[in-house]
Amino acid sequence: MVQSSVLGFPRMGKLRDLKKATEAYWGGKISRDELLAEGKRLRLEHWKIQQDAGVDVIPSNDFAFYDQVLDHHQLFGTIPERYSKYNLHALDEYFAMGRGLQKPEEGIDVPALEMVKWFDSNYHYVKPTLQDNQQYKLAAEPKPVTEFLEAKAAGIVTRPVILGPVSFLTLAKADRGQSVEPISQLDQLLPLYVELLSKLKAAGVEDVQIDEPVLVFDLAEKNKAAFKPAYEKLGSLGANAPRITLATYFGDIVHNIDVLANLQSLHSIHIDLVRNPEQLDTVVAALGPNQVLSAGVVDGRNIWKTNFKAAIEKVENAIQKLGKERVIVATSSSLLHVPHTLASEKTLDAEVRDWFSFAVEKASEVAVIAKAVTEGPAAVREQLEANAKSVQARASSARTNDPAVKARQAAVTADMHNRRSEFTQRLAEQTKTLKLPLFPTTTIGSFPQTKEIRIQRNKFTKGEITPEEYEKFIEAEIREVVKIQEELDLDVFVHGEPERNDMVQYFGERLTGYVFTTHAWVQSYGSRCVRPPIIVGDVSRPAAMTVKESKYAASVSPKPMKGMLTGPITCLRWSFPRDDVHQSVQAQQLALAIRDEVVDLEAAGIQVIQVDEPALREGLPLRTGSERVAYLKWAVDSFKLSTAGVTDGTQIHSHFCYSEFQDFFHAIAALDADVLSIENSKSDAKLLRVFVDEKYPRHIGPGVYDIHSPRIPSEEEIKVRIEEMLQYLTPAQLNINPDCGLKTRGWTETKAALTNMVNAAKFFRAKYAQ
Ligand SMILES: CN1c2c(nc(N)[nH]c2=O)NC[C@@H]1CNc1ccc(C(=O)N[C@@H](CCC(=O)N[C@@H](CCC(=O)N[C@@H](CCC(=O)O)C(=O)O)C(=O)O)C(=O)O)cc1
Ligand SMILES: N[C@@H](CCS)C(=O)O
Ligand SMILES: [Zn+2]
Repeated sequence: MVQSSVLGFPRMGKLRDLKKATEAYWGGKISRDELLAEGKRLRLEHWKIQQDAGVDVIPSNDFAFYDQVLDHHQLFGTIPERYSKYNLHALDEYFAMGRGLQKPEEGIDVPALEMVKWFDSNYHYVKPTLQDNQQYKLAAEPKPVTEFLEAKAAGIVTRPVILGPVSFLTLAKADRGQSVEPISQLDQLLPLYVELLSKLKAAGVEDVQIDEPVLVFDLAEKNKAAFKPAYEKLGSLGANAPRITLATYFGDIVHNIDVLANLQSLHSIHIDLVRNPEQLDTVVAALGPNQVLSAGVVDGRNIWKTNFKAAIEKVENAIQKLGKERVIVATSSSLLHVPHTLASEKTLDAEVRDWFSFAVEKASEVAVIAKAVTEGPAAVREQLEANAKSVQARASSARTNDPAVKARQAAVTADMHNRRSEFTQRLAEQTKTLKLPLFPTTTIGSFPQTKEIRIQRNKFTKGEITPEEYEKFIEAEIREVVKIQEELDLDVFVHGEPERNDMVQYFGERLTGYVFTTHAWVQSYGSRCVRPPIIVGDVSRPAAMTVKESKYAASVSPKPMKGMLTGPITCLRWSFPRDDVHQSVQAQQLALAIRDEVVDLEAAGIQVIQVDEPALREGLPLRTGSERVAYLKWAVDSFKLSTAGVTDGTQIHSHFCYSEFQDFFHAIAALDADVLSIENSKSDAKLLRVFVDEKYPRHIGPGVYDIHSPRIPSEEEIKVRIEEMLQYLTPAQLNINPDCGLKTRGWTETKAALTNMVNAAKFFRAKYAQ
């Protein structure tokens, strides 16, 4: 019999129940026990959903209150002393690592650990952070064991998921000021895995899923060489350990296949056959005589209904080589990256709704495919027929195709990608008009999205207030944000983005070719979720999207007002993209729509325009080589196409909330943005060295404080950060801003943090004026 399996399930719940409970706990509105109980309720609900869908192998320990990678810090007892010294309850210590903690009355003030992108997804994990002389100790009650027993008590046998030792260490870093090389810690860490496997087995676990997604990277030699000894050691318990499924996803593992050959400790290997179907033959050939292939044929990263015929062909292909007992039908990755259920979508157009499948539906899909290949197509004839009909309907639908968009794309010329003059000439123009001081201060765009803003928007969406009332409300918000920026004495103002639910969803809702949902939330980090709009057809801009608000803000502001747009690559990557046309085509359509908006903003008198591209790096193919080169070409071209329609005097900003530019610096430089704002506050200022080494000529604002945490940075620490930056950037080049937008923050902390930031900038302005 061919089994079905899910690699991980979204944990927020049908109505973002986990987000609501977690935030209520942080706000002191519910107790710790109530939060723990809500977590337990959700876990059980999600196991039952999968059981009812007919999934054979159901994951456990895929649940996390903040982040599944952060869970491992507690599992291995690697909590940095700056958190453990406060002797907090384990749950509070965990949240302190995730989001920082500041309780002056109790003498507690600790920033969060660094958070970065999970591979090429829009999910963020907390980076494991190790010390020199790091000690390791397995938790007395390991979470994977506890959650397995919890499911077992409910009559559900699960397969616990843990992050593998090589991935944990490869994704880890040395703490600030420390020099430990994480992979050198393998020998100290492995005994904890062995102990954990032994405890899992004692608890009754038959199968464990160990995720080693770093196998899709081009690994450093040392990290690659770590696999064999690691998995030989994990095999040392023989029958006293659960069977191991080693899971990889988001790429192919062909280039690393040698490290998995002859690893007796592995019962099965999971591969992503949605992304890289061509790896099947190589991986099958490398399997030992009894090893099993877990075939990831249901997409864990996108919302399109699985094409059953194509998926069954892939699985049959594997079965032909291995036999039915040695193949499992699985999701390509965890379903963490897709929304909970399509059943909640009551307002979606029926035609397109039929094309989609979310987590609950995908759980059913793996079960149907497994049944089809086990018992033959007749056993699921109805489902196969309905599926073929949906697939056919989408392929032939008129709404995916817009000849006017195609004609416009055909008319794009090389010239349209370039600004009229070089930077020096543009700078001269911009200096004349903008008259900015040295170390100009600005923010990244959004100001706090207060409860009141969300309530008014909700009322407007439901028709409970008129468009005019909503517009008046937004104008009042803009006036307030302008007034606060005046009080703070910032230099380049923003309108605060109060009218936007999200920087991508907002644009998706205004562009043709998109559809959007009402409940399709996906976790982005911690308790924060996004509702990615869905690109179903050719994209175009029927009308201006942001001009009204920017123009209004400029009319009530004495300072330069920065227009604020989301770039084509970020619009593409933070949406659910089409899978029937190449992403470069979708990006170019978005670029043309944004180009029109940039030109309209300029015509409306906006002299500074920021086009955010935080997803540019996340889209970088995970392996180096030709695929990366090709991606960077079309990604950079899309940005340039979207911004190059303006005159020299208009200052183009772009923003990226990450600091790792080293491996694609030339692409960032090629964007030719006049000012770049980047995240930097939690990474080493040394990362800025690349700007010096490459003689980067334009202006840069490396973030001077972390906006993911409610913690208020002191003026002094911001000055230290700026001083560090000045080791790499010239005073004329350096702009002062936070790491990213302030929408998730409260007003009190925002004002306090920006006051400190502006004061720090003024200090350096005075110093360098002498
Ligand atoms: C900058 N980042 C972004 C990423 N991806 C995006 N798509 N957008 C981003 O901004 N990736 C990287 C980073 C970090 N990520 C995030 C992600 C999410 C948030 C965030 O604040 N999310 C909000 C939800 C935002 C939203 O769409 N809100 C809507 C709906 C609000 C709502 O919940 N309404 C209630 C009713 C109103 C009420 O009573 O409150 C409801 O529907 O029940 C809106 O504002 O209209 C979140 O809260 O998770 C930040 C950074
Ligand atoms: N302009 C956006 C960028 C976030 S990446 C904001 O400020 O929220
Ligand atoms: Zn950002």
